Amino acid sequence: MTQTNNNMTVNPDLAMERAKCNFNVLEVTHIFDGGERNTLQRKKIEDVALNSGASKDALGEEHMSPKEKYENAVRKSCIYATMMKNELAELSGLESFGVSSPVIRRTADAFFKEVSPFLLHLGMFVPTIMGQCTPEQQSYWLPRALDMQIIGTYAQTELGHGTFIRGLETTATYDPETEEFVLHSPTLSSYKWWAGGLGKTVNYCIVVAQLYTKGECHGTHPFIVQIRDEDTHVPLPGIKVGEIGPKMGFNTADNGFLGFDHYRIPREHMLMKNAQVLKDGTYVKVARHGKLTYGTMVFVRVVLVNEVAFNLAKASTIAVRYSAIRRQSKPKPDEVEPQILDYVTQQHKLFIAIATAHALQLCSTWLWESFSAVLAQMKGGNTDTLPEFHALSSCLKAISTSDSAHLIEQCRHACGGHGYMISSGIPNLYNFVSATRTYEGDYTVLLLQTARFLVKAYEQAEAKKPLTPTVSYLAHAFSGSRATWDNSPDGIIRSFQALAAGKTAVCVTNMRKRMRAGLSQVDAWEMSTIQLVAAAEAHCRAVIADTYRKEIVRLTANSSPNVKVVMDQLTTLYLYYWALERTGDLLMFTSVSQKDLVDLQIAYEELLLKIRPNAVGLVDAFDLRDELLHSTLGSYDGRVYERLMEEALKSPMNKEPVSDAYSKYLRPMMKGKL
Ligand SMILES: CCCCCCCCCCCCCC(=O)SCCNC(=O)CCNC(=O)[C@H](O)C(C)(C)COP(=O)(O)OP(=O)(O)OC[C@H]1O[C@@H](n2cnc3c(N)ncnc32)[C@H](O)[C@@H]1OP(=O)(O)O
Ligand SMILES: Cc1cc2nc3c(=O)[nH]c(=O)nc-3n(C[C@H](O)[C@H](O)[C@H](O)COP(=O)(O)OP(=O)(O)OC[C@H]3O[C@@H](n4cnc5c(N)ncnc54)[C@H](O)[C@@H]3O)c2cc1C
Repeated sequence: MTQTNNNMTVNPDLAMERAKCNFNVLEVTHIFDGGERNTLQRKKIEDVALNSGASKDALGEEHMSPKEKYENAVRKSCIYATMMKNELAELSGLESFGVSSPVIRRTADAFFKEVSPFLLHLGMFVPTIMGQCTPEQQSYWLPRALDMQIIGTYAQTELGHGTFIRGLETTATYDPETEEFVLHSPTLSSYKWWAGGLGKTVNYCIVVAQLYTKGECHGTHPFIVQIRDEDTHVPLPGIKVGEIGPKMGFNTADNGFLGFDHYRIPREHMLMKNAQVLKDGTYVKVARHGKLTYGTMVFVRVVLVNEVAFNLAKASTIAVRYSAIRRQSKPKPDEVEPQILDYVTQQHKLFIAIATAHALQLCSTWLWESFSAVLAQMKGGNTDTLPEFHALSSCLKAISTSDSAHLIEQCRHACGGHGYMISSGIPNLYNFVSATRTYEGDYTVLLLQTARFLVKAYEQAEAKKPLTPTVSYLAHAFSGSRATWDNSPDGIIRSFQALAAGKTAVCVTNMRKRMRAGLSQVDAWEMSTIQLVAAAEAHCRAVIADTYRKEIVRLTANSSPNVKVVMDQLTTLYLYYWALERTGDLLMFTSVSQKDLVDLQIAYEELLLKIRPNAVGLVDAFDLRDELLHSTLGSYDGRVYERLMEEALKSPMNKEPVSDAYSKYLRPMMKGKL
């Protein structure tokens, strides 16, 4: 194994697990990383960033006040940003450090148990400059942003609207006299709300506002806006800005609010790649597709699939290692208490988490490559592939974030009481990932975007028109008979396609019926949205399963035999798990019988037993250093109880033998003197 400290004492149960692992762990690490070269580069970056000890805190973050936590997060963000500029960028060979590198992002997690106040700077501010500026604008703003001379965020959401972008109320009205835009917040609900880093950290932001010129509204457009003085950091006149208060997670991200009182910015601060306002106020549309200003959101949706795969890998590493050292109950009176990992129900909770981390990691690489292809086509002026990509990135963002949040919570359940400790690392992971289901497009809202595409594709299939690749299966939706069930991986993928097609067909039929009965198209659509969301989910499962399977076959072509076997077991597990989760749907839309499902359940249980001896090896293959896990339960050496006690003793509550609360309240009450 590739752990840095080779002299550590390892818990004997974990040592035993590692001894019985029958595949080459490093080979699987290479598969997960996308090749040996990537693994080497990642480890180099991790060594430079993490061996210095700069990521460590003197006092545990969880014992700090909110203000101390924030200041500490800023301190470490500055250390990490400086490292990126000076050392890591060169190591990673990136033109623009940090922006497109999951490795740099991943390494940053060692510095923050929650998130960096700079997350939005690199995650959305810089990508918006790259994606929405003209070349001249980019050459001015990008170097300043990459060099951290200015720090920015992305302020789109308002108190009153997040999902419905067209409903945003902030206005940017062009004044040709001064060649300026006047930014204004006309109502309380128009205040910007949520942007990460806005509360105290940033001095610039991208503001999305309704553009008015020559008395006409042209819809939402992005602007770059200075909100604080570059020297004193004091908010500029006309700006009302602050932090929004404690949240379920993201508490080091100083999410903020922002209001404008007739605040003026130069005309050139409108990001003009897709649309322009000329000096005289004439509006010129440049882009061929109306939704290109949503580009940064699409970029982040793609990045998030990778982000949640990484976080799920962390949670499953913690829970599987802990389950290997934890012994509980005595089902066989003459034998020692078993490791909880030996319980089949525990394997059912955990192995799907490992398989899903793999599935999402491989899908994220595939999605990134598809995104690059779409961007390349759009550079040449062709936006034909954008609708399909929007449908694809929307459903993958929705399902990957939702599944990961659910499975991270399942990992917490698998760790019993100790999983509830902040020091286990799992609560912070859950709080972070559960937010990803909402931000950058809520789960339901994004699945309905995919459903919109599915319905259109269904109608095209009905009219025998050509279909785009991810929905080409709809061409077979009109055979009149239910899809034939077979439990091979390809057969299960076809079944999920049949579910998506079947549910879409039901929706289309019901919508038509409802419209004939007098409902409007909008109302008929609304009445079908439960099934439309389910259709988009089934479509997405088919895409994930198909991509995962194909990528594993490709990536293991030259692997050793045991690696091939264990990777095949994981992909099969993923398919069996989801087929068994959707038995009702399968009975409705395929020829599956009760006997087939009983057989599938048995095959699934047998698969769990086959994977069991390799479980610790599989999570070791994620190669997550202890600094990244932040976990008393999941460290490589398995010193779980020792770490739990060490952390408990660090609690400020244990500093005094008797709490002040005793003399103030407990004693008076117990002596009857309160
Ligand atoms: C270093 C890296 C680190 C990375 C870490 C990352 C962490 C970062 C942390 C982040 C922290 C969090 C940061 C944040 O949270 S930032 C805030 C994020 N906010 C959102 O994501 C808001 C979600 N809402 C929307 O996206 C839109 O309003 C939707 C889509 C819901 C509707 O929209 P709208 O009402 O305008 O449209 P319509 O429904 O009338 O549909 C009209 C047509 O448009 C098509 N359409 C719609 N959208 C797109 C699109 N994008 N590309 C191509 N096409 C698109 C659509 O298919 C339809 O086509 P057709 O059917 O008519 O043909
Ligand atoms: C941690 C965090 C960080 C964030 N950071 C940023 C940031 O940096 N910058 C920024 O601009 N924003 C940010 N956001 C805001 C985020 O993008 C929005 O909260 C998100 O897009 C959801 O929008 P909403 O809050 O308006 O939810 P709503 O749309 O009000 O959703 C509420 C409910 O209504 C349902 N609903 C809404 N519309 C429909 C519909 N058409 N059909 C069916 N159901 C519907 C949803 O499914 C949901 O169940 C952040 C949010 C969080 C939680």
